[in-house]
Amino acid sequence: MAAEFCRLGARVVVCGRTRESLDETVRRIDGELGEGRAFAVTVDVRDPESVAAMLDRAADLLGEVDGLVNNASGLFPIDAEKLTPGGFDAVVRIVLNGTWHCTSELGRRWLAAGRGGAVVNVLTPYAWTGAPGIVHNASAKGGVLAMTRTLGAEWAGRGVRVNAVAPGWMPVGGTDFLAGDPEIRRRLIDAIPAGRLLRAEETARAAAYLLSDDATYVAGEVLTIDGGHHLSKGLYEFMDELPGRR
Ligand SMILES: CCCCC/C=C/C(=O)SCCNC(=O)CCNC(=O)[C@H](O)C(C)(C)COP(=O)(O)OP(=O)(O)OC[C@H]1O[C@@H](n2cnc3c(N)ncnc32)[C@H](O)[C@@H]1OP(=O)(O)O
Ligand SMILES: NC(=O)C1=CN([C@@H]2O[C@H](COP(=O)(O)OP(=O)(O)OC[C@H]3O[C@@H](n4cnc5c(N)ncnc54)[C@H](OP(=O)(O)O)[C@@H]3O)[C@@H](O)[C@H]2O)C=CC1
Repeated sequence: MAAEFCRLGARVVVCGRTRESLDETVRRIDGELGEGRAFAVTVDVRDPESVAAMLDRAADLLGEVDGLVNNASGLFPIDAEKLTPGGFDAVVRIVLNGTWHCTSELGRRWLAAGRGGAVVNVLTPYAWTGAPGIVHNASAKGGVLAMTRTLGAEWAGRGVRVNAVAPGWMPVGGTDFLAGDPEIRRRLIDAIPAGRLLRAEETARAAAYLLSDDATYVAGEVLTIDGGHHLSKGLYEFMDELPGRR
């Protein structure tokens, strides 16, 4: 996502807890586009003080921060009845609380300065359909969906826009374990009307639109990018097998 934003001309601070992976991302962007476009800053989004320090550092590096993408997430598949309170908390604290800490801290700064800004939250379509097997993540994403709509309306009149993207399956990061298995990959793709997995750059392009001045009148909206997956194929899945079809 950061690389695609830089290709589109942005300067970006990439954040996470692991210094090495952030430095690796910046090195790749430097290698492709030259130095000075991307910077690495560590943060733990579960900790409001860490978030405030990250935003201070980002402002030092970029001059002004115009946008925020809440991308951090955590997930492990588990039957709901086996999930411990600690396991539920572990995911909700990253996804829901982390999104709140970053958004509220930066939103307050923008409002206090009387300037606008744009937030894009990274959801999934199961934020509104639910997702058996990952109740912790689905609950947290559902909370972020409500936060998106609430703040989208609450701050729209003061120039702070809050929107979301809802990507389908991408063969990257946390879901590599699914799409990496050829049989599971085939079954995933079979269920997607568009007939392929999503490319990470396509998510980045959608997020870039919502961050951009082309979207100044878009507030509290969710842009779904899942090749029709959450709509399902419906009858079309069996079309060729239906009796009496011409
Ligand atoms: C249609 C499109 C769908 C695509 C959806 C994609 C969504 C994504 O979000 S992808 C991003 C996924 N990324 C990751 O998952 C990153 C790697 N994962 C993690 O870092 C862990 O899963 C984490 C979130 C649990 C990390 O939290 P951490 O606080 O470091 O975890 P602890 O080891 O301290 O454990 C806390 C708590 O959670 C229980 N637990 C951890 N892992 C599991 C597991 N695999 N199964 C069951 N329980 C687990 C652990 O036992 C602790 O609970 P208590 O013992 O009760 O305290
Ligand atoms: N992959 C997919 O198919 C889909 C993904 N999504 C969403 O896209 C986003 C990215 O997913 P994906 O790239 O697959 O996942 P990854 O696991 O690769 O990325 C998650 C990122 O979150 C960071 N992170 C986790 N916990 C924290 C924390 N406490 N503080 C700061 N950063 C943290 C991780 O870095 P570190 O561990 O170093 O802190 C990592 O860089 C997520 O919001 C996910 O829900 C949505 C739909 C589909």
